[in-house]
Parts: sequence; structure tokens; C-alpha cells
Amino acid sequence: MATPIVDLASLITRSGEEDTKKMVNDFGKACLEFGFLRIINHGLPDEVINDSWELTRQFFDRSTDEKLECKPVSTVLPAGYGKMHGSFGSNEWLMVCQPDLGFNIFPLSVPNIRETLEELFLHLQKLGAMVENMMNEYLGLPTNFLNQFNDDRSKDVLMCWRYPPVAADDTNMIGREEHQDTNCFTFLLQDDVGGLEYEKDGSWIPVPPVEGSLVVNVGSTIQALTNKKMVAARHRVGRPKGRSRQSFAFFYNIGGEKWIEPLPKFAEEIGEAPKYKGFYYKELLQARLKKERNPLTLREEVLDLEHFAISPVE
Ligand SMILES: O=C(O)CCC(=O)C(=O)O
Ligand SMILES: [Fe+2]
Repeated sequence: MATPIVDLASLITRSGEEDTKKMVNDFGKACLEFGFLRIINHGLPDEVINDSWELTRQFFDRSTDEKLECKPVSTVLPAGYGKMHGSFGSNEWLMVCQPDLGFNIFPLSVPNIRETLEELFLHLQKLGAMVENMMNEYLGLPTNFLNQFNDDRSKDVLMCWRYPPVAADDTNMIGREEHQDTNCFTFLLQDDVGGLEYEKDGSWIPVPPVEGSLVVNVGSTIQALTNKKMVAARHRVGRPKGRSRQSFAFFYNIGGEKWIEPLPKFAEEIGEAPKYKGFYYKELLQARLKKERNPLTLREEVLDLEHFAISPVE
């Protein structure tokens, strides 16, 4: 079964009601059956995408000292440059946060990088709200329910990733360990190196780069709210051979203080027991990041949504 492709043309052009209904249905079904899909006609300007690739490439090609000048200043929103250590590999990232918060740090030696990446951020954030509305409609929730529930946009994050290639003496072929994203939705752009895969029915399905398309995946927050009606697909990235790989992952997030538990519509109201106990979003996120950024962590120790699962009564 091929990864679904959902055409967002009618969302952008606001064409007829029938087209919109079909789009919402295609999107919802793709989330329900795969948790992973591609979108086309998403409205992101080519120029912004192309400039973002070029400028982040220039940034990652700078010397380590120069990149370290962009080290985060805030621990609350650690926008800026970072690098993984230890068993999680040596991937580098440049993290971009909501522009008007003022946390973003960019090198002055790469002209226009701020304007370009912040513009990309804002386009993706707009897309996030649209996708959230489609999900709202597909799930039959009251109008704007999800947008209002998830009204704090200050935690959205754009991660610009660079994965180094496998070295000759290297045995670790994993570029990014398998995981579920904890947020609501993630939007992914990858360069032509490829390597992204998601899990479906026990198999790993490759998601090769296709120009003009954007990958969307469902995060654990949606899985918890829908009482596992929607499932956040596990995904991973193989380590690139020969040359490094770049990607952009935009996390349409949720505020840390938000209490997440299955919505009554998907549990009590339909006579189903909740599959998860309630938790503050930050409990899931912080535990995940703390583990992931600690080089001594074993993969089995990384906390995910199942930590909050209520085991069925025998
Ligand atoms: O680099 C990619 O394609 C995927 C990145 C990812 O899964 C993540 O940042 O959560
Ligand atoms: Fe991910």
C-alpha cells in the first residue's frame, strides 16, 4: 500500500464545498490508516523552500567555532545551534522558534538566514492551523475545538537537521532512532538524500523525497486525545552514505501546561474505557528530551506515550 497523497489545492484556493469535503476525508483517512502522508499544493512558496535549503547548508558548512556562537541562550526555548552526542549519533541542528518571542539566534555571516527561516516557520505554522482544522472536521468535533484547545503557538518549533554521513569505520547505521513525535502534527521536508521510513503493520515503509510534496505525520498528542483512534506512526532515518543529509521538521506543538487525556467523545461517550491516563504535555516532552539529550540513555529507556497507558483490566 502506497503512502497516501492528499491534495490541499481546495484549501488554498477555497474552491467548492465538495472538493473540500473530499480533501478533509482523504486527509482524515490517511491519518487514521497510516499516521503518515504526503501533502501537495500546500501553498509553501518554492523560493522560500529553496532559499532555506541553501542558507542552512551554508550555516552547517561553517566551522564548529562559528556554529557554536549560535548556542542557545534560553533553556526555556533553546533556539539556536546544537549537536547530538554519544549513542544518538552526531547530528547537528539549528532550532527556530516563534519569531516574535525574540529567542532565535542566527549567524550574521549567513545573510538573510533569519528572514528566510522565520518566513518558512510562519508558513508552516499557518499550514499547521489549517491541518488542525481539517482534523477537527474529520473527527466531528465542535467548530474550532482543536484550534481553541491548542491556542498557544509559542511552543512551535522548526528543527533544521543535518545528518553526517556514515564514516568508513562506523557500524551505527541509524541516523535517527525510531520514535513517535510527541506533538500534534509534524511537517517534514527532506533533501534528495532520503532515508526516512515509518512503521506500518510491522514493516518499515520508505518515504523517498518527492519534490513539491511535504510529509505530514500525526503526533502522540492526537493519539491520546482520540483515545488511539489515530495513531502516531513510529519513524526513523537511516544514516546517509557518502554525503550528509538535511531535513526540516516543523513541530506544530501544544503548550506544556495543557492537560492531555482522551476526549470524552472517543471514550466515555461511546462506552469505551480511556486508554491513557491524563498528563501535562510537558511531562511527556521533558522526559523524552531529557533522555534523548543524555548520551548514556539506552533506546529502551526513552519515554513515550505508552508510559501513560492504562492497561486493560483482565
Ligand atoms: O529528518 C527527518 O526526516 C525526520 C526527523 C524527525 O523525525 C524528527 O525530528 O522528529
Ligand atoms: Fe520525528
